[in-house]
Order: sequence, then structure tokens, then C-alpha cells
Amino acid sequence: MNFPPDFISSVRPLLGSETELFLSALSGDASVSLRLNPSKAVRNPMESVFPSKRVPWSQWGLYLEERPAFTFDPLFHAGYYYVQEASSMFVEHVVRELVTEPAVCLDLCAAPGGKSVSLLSALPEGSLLVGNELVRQRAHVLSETISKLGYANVLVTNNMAKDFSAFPHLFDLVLVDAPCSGEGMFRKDEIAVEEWSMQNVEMCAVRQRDILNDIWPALKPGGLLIFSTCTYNTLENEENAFWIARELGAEFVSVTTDKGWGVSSSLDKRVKGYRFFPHKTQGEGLFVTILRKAEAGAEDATVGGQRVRSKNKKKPLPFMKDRSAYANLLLHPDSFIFMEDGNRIFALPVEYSEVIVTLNERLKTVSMGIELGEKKGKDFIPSHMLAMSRELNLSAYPIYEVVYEEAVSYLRRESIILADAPKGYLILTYKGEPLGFVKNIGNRANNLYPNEWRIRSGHLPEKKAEIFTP
Ligand SMILES: C[S@@+](CC[C@H](N)C(=O)[O-])C[C@H]1O[C@@H](n2cnc3c(N)ncnc32)[C@H](O)[C@@H]1O
Repeated sequence: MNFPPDFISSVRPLLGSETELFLSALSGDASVSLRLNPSKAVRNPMESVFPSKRVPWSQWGLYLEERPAFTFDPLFHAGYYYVQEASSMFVEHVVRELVTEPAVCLDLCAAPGGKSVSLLSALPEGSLLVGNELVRQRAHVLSETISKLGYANVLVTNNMAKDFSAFPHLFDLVLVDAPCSGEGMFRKDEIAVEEWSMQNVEMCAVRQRDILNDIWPALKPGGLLIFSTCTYNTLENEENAFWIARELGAEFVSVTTDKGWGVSSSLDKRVKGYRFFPHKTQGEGLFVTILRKAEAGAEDATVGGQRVRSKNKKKPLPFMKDRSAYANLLLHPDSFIFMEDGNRIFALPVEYSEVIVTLNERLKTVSMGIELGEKKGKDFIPSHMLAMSRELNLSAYPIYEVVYEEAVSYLRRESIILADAPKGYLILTYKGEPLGFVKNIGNRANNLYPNEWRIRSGHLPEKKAEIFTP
């Protein structure tokens, strides 16, 4: 691969005699990995995934020997696993080691959702995750990723970092997986190579400081910031990490790593950080640093000492007093508060319902808790998010198990014919896992799979694309 000469000259001082090994690894093939969704993969243990070896810093990460056609595996769409680059899974290790109490967590730059997936599996039970993404279309991709996982303790928003200054000290943990120059993605993404320039590196470094400065007031004193990039240069990494500690007021925090993982330490003695280089670790380029915000002091000075509050306050949404119509949809209805927004019905985890409602009043919400469905006249149309939720009560609707070809046809949003099935709303399952709802009207079933998520390819692979062996 032809790397920009300025990029090569910028890595030489960092890597010295290892530069050639690094460049040759960066020209090689990226490894294929996925992380199982612990909330859904219970019936299919890790061992049932075809030839694979574990990602050592992750409890649920696996390397595959080849890249299957994931699109045609129904369990991929059912949220059984997420295709994720291995280095990124290090966030799971950091959170598991440092966060031991339920936490309110913000993943600020979250789309497409890889690190949110890691956070959700590692945060202690009883935590809340706010997954935020600035770019609207990408915020919907994030919501799709999170919905498929089936967690209820999540809010997905589409805001700028500074919008969160309306919530001073709300978050125990903030992850800023910052937009960066993407040098670590060079072997996966040719566009990242084409777009690389020193000016872009400098621009990214400045933008990262702006984002960090804007989000700082929302982090609790004593709270943790995880700052990460998928690039190698020190301007966006060590320099910015040092700037956070000095200018925003924070101390570096370490986590343990095993020598065998091949993780390198920061290239600057003033900074604690973790680096993933492709000639040393099996994964793409990554830099991670962790800082604890000072207990008191400078933090709010960055916003002029004022608690900035958004004026864009929507009308508060009412909680429903009569829960009877929807309670049977969930396995643990008493753990939820039911809420109506227009015709849409949501279930929010009791312990975070007020926080979610407050956030929803001031932010652009894409999804929250579990969307149960929509009222249309006398009809109630169950939502796809309910089908994906691990809270779904499988006895709320009749179940219809489909075979592989029917599952792919459903995921393409084709209308399907179900032999001997009752009329009305049904849950389609594949290998016992919910794929979504249909409304069976007798001679055919109306497909309720979300149009924007459908498999667009008409091709069907010769071999069933299935990750799990029977
Ligand atoms: C490195 S990606 C995040 C990847 C994601 N955390 C994951 O693991 O799947 C950075 C994200 O930041 C978003 N972004 C771009 N500019 C931003 C800004 N000024 N403030 C916040 N986020 C921004 C991008 O749209 C992009 O989705």
C-alpha cells in the first residue's frame, strides 16, 4: 500500500527501528472479529462459533479465520453478535476493571456503536448508557445497533457535545471516541489513506480539544473520562491527553494489561495511555487514555463558570397511570415506567425514568428505553425494538419458527406465507430467537421488519451464512 510520505516521516520518530515492521503490518490484511452479545448468546456458547480464538482483552470477543457473509446470517440481524474490530474491545476491559458500581455513562461520539456495545456488556447491572452521535443519519445507525442488542437502559441522542452542558455533573463516565485522522484504519479503509494530510491531523487535534472542552462540565467531579482515537500521531493522542490533564484538571488512571496482549504504553512519559500497533497486537490502531476528573476546581471555568442550560425545552412527557394494557409485553413490567409520546408507547427503567425524561426534554432523542409500539385507532402495532428486547415476554404473542430461507426473505422485507399460523400479530423466530413481528392476515403475512434495516441484496449465498455451528 502507498502511504503518504509525510505520514511515513511522522511515524519514524515514534517507532524507530520498528517502523518497517509497522508499515508492513499496516499493508497486510485486517483480522476479522466479532463480539457476542452476552444478553442473547446464552444458548449458543462461545465454543459453538466456528473456528475462532478469543480476543484476549475481551470476555465476549472472538477472531474468525475468515469473513463470512454476515448480512445473510439471520442471527446477526437478531442481535446475537456485533461485528467489531478487536482493539476497540479494549474499552470493555477498561470499564470492567474501573467501574464497579452502577454508573450513568455517556458515549459521546458513538456511531456506529461498536464501543457502546462494549460498554453495555461491561457496565454493572443497573447502569444507564446515553449513546450520542452528532451526525443525524449515523445516530439512526447507532440506534439500530443498540436496539438489536436488546438492552433497555439506553437513550440514543443526536446532539453536539456542548448541548450536554445543560446537565452539569450528570455523568459518572464519559467516553470520547473522538473523530480523528484515522491512521489506524488505513488497512481497512483506503479513503482514510487518501484523505490523510498533516493539516487534517492538526484540524482533528483542535476539534478533539473543542469536543473535550464542551463535554467537560457534564462529567462529575471524580468521574472518569475515557479518551480514545484510532490514529497513531501524538498530536491527537499524547498531546491532547496531556492537555486534558493540565487544562481541564484531571489525573491519569491505569488499568492492568497482560504482556502477551502486545499493548504498548504511551509514547510520552507525562501521559498514561495504551497503544495498539498492528505489528504487535491483533487488531487495528487504537490509542486509549483514562483520566479522573479533579474533585473540585477548574472544570466549569471552561464555560465561563456558568451552568449553561438549553432553552430548547420540550413539554414533559406524561407517565401512564394505567399500565394494564402493556404490562404483559415485558418479562419484568414492575421494573419499568410506561410513557406515552403521541401514539408511541415506551417502557423506561424505573430507576432512570426521570433522568431519561429530563434528557429527552432538552436533547434530540432518537430512541429511549424500549419502544413497545404504536397505537393506531383500536390497533396496537408492536415495535421492532420490542421484538429485539431481551425484556420481551415471548408468551405475549404467538410464535412462528421459520427456516433459513424464510428468515432471509423476512429480513428482505418480502411478504411471506405462513402455513397454519393464527391471524394477527406473530413473533417470527429463527433458531428460537426473535427476528421481528408480522401481521398475519390469512393468505399472507404483512412484514413489519423496519424498511431501512432490510437486506437490500437479492443474492443468496450458496452456503448458509451462519456463524454458529448447530
Ligand atoms: C471514531 S467515530 C466513533 C466510532 C464509535 N465510537 C464506535 O466505536 O463505533 C467518531 C464519531 O464522532 C462523530 N463526530 C464528528 N464530529 C463530531 C463532533 N464535532 N462532535 C462529536 N462527534 C463528532 C462522527 O460522526 C463519528 O461518528
